[in-house]
Amino acid sequence: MGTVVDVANKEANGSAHTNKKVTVIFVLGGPGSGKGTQCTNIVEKFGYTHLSAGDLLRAEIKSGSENGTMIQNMIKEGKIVPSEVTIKLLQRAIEENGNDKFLIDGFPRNEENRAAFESVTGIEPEFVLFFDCSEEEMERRLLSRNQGREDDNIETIRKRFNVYMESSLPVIEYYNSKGKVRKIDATKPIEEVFETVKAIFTPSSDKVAA
Ligand SMILES: Nc1ncnc2c1ncn2[C@@H]1O[C@H](COP(=O)(O)OP(=O)(O)OP(=O)(O)O)[C@@H](O)[C@H]1O
Ligand SMILES: Nc1ccn([C@@H]2O[C@H](COP(=O)(O)O)[C@@H](O)[C@H]2O)c(=O)n1
Ligand SMILES: [Mg+2]
Repeated sequence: MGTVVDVANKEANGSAHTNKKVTVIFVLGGPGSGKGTQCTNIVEKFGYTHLSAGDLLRAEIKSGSENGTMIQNMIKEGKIVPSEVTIKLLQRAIEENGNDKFLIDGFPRNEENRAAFESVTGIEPEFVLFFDCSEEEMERRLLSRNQGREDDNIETIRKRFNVYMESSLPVIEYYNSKGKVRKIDATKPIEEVFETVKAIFTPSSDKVAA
């Protein structure tokens, strides 16, 4: 498992490339489908590092970066930030981390994200975890999340659902056509969803016959 890639992309300053063998799993699904919640469980049980594209973008706003205002406006409108910004943040996070296996949550969000990440990093996901959840349930969860997110209001939630249907589902279909999607019924309670997730991450040789 794993892809040997130049995750550092240090050509610009002339220093040596970092060739790091990494395993990447994309974690996709609609807003509020439970991606972050399940990533926390996977980290604890299977030792992956969780990189949430949304969290990295929110941290970039807080850091006072020159892109901060642009990112904040895009998030408020539920729009997808240009790939170069998000990929730079993901690359840096992968490079700076000692781990070699990563859950990339909420990315790629559209075709531009997908194609740019692949060409810039050379990384192909091992597989894609797809949390499939009804819009009604996702809306209920987002409206009661209470984490102070500026985009958890009904107006922005509707915009995020539209972007998900129009731009993100086609990416999931792309990976499905390559046989890479592991679809999970995410409408179930957290513990039940994690049972399904665990079965995907557990090698068949480790599974005990019932
Ligand atoms: N299976 C579940 N059943 C009920 N509630 C859940 C379930 N999974 C997550 N939640 C709750 O729903 C809310 C959204 O979950 P989470 O933040 O994991 O979603 P997400 O997919 O990361 O959303 P976003 O794309 O907006 O970041 C949280 O309050 C979480 O506790
Ligand atoms: N690849 C991405 C991921 C996220 N965004 C922006 O962040 C918002 C919140 O993302 P969550 O995954 O935390 O829900 C999202 O609505 C986008 O505005 C992005 O641009 N590109
Ligand atoms: Mg999340």
